[in-house]
Amino acid sequence: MSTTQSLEQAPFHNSFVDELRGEATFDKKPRQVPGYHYSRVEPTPVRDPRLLAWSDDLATFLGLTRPSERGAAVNALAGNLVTESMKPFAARYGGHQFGNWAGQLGDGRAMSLGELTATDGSSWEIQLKGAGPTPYSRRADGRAVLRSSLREFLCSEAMYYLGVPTTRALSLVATGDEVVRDMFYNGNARPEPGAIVARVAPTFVRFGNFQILLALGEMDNLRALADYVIRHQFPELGEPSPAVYVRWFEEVCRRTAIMIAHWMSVGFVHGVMNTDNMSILGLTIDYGPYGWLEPYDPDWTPNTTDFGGRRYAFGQQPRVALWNLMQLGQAISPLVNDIQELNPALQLYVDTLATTRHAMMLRKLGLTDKATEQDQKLIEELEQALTESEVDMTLFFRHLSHAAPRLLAEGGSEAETWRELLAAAAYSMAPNEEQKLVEWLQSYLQRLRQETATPDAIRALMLAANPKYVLRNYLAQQAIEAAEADDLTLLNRLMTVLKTPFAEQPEHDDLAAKRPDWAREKPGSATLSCSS
Ligand SMILES: Nc1ncnc2c1ncn2[C@@H]1O[C@H](COP(=O)(O)OP(=O)(O)OP(=O)(O)O)[C@@H](O)[C@H]1O
Ligand SMILES: [Mg+2]
Repeated sequence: MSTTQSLEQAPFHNSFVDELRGEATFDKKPRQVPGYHYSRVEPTPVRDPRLLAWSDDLATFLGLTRPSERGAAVNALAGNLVTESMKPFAARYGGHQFGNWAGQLGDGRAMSLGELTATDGSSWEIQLKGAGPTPYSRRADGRAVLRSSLREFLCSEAMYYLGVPTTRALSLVATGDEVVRDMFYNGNARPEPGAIVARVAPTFVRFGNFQILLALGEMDNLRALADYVIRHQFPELGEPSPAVYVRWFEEVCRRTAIMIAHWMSVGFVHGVMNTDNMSILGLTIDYGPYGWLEPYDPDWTPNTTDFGGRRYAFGQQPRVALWNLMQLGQAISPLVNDIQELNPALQLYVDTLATTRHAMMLRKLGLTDKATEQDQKLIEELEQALTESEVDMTLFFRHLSHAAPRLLAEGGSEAETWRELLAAAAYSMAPNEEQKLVEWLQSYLQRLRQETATPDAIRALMLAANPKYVLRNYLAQQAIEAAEADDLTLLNRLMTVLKTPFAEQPEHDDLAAKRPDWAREKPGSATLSCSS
């Protein structure tokens, strides 16, 4: 039987530091770090660390006890206490930002403390985001503000409970220090409360960790990093060899496809899919200017920094992930005999994404039997009709999950049912848009009638595929404003509700409501920048 312990007593191991090449000067001066995978760093202490939020389930899995508001464990989560077994480091990586090679980036404010062994024997890296400057901070301060930290904490856990591959968050700690940010880069810098998230993943290695090594011609380091990742994270592939590197790239492509399919299925827009924000494990990483679709719109992004090109808009995500995988392929190409050997993996990405998205959409629509070519047409017509109107994606599918099986089971007026559904889900509705959606709903119902499953089984399938609760942008913003005024009620409520996003939880109906009018254009709710 495993026992739980407080974080400051937990034994860390340090495979990344022990097995890869590190610069050991502890010098924080911003600089290029050629020749190394990481730099050893010391977190910079903060004034008054205080625990704001804690992920009980994740902690239990890691064998950690819940800390009190202040004390040794919280000090460790804030970087004020480095225990003997921790060997903190900042990883060196590069990346393409908005399609342009940006050279060395690296953990400029994130630092890993080491790895913990969970109750099932698996190994998890614990990383503080906002723990102070590192050699990779360039001209920035190494800190993070409460607003962006709260968004990362809440959303990464919400994604986990939605079943989306993601890094996780263990704690949210207020630092007691102020951090100056110009939230919209418009000359209005102001002090904001600082915070640190402790996030958790098997590894935080990104595509960019490989890219920087190719860019500087560090072939031994490139191979060593690939071997480290394969041995620790993909042991089922066998001992590294040219053939295994190809299979590994295939596996990264496959996992990335599954992650993107999930994003598209729940309406998640990452916002900054730079190659330094792509996990080698196919996990959602870096919760910055992300957002959730409200009106279904492939062209939507919340990221004001991307308003010019909309490179990272909702509908672009499948293509951008492929582009990013091509950059990764380029980066690891010296490890294989012939770069052409990596091409099938890119095709595997395309195929896996298509089949996974299709299967997920069929589940969202309660369709199982006799999936036919017509079903693909039905899906495309729905996406078209939703795009042309102003209908909330989450509400549309959730209401459909109740309404369609009810018509199958009880009959009743189809016209009336569709009118109610669209009234509940639409922000506005022109007559021609309504007509198109109703026509779609009619043909959909005909198709649904061919299913052999009972209406109850169809309803259960749909309710398990169409979440009732997602972290709507304005809800996160409300939780932030309350937390900045020391009121954690909404944060706590969201943490509870988002743990079972597919359950009805009628006492929390207000958190599943349509976005209110005031939130339509409000900064923080409708728009976000990279300032964090
Ligand atoms: N306040 C900051 N201080 C130092 N470096 C920063 C700061 N904000 C961002 N950076 C660095 O700028 C680069 C791009 O930042 P980006 O916004 O993608 O990442 P991030 O939000 O800091 O962190 P992560 O990707 O680890 O979640 C990264 O190298 C990041 O470490
Ligand atoms: Mg990042």
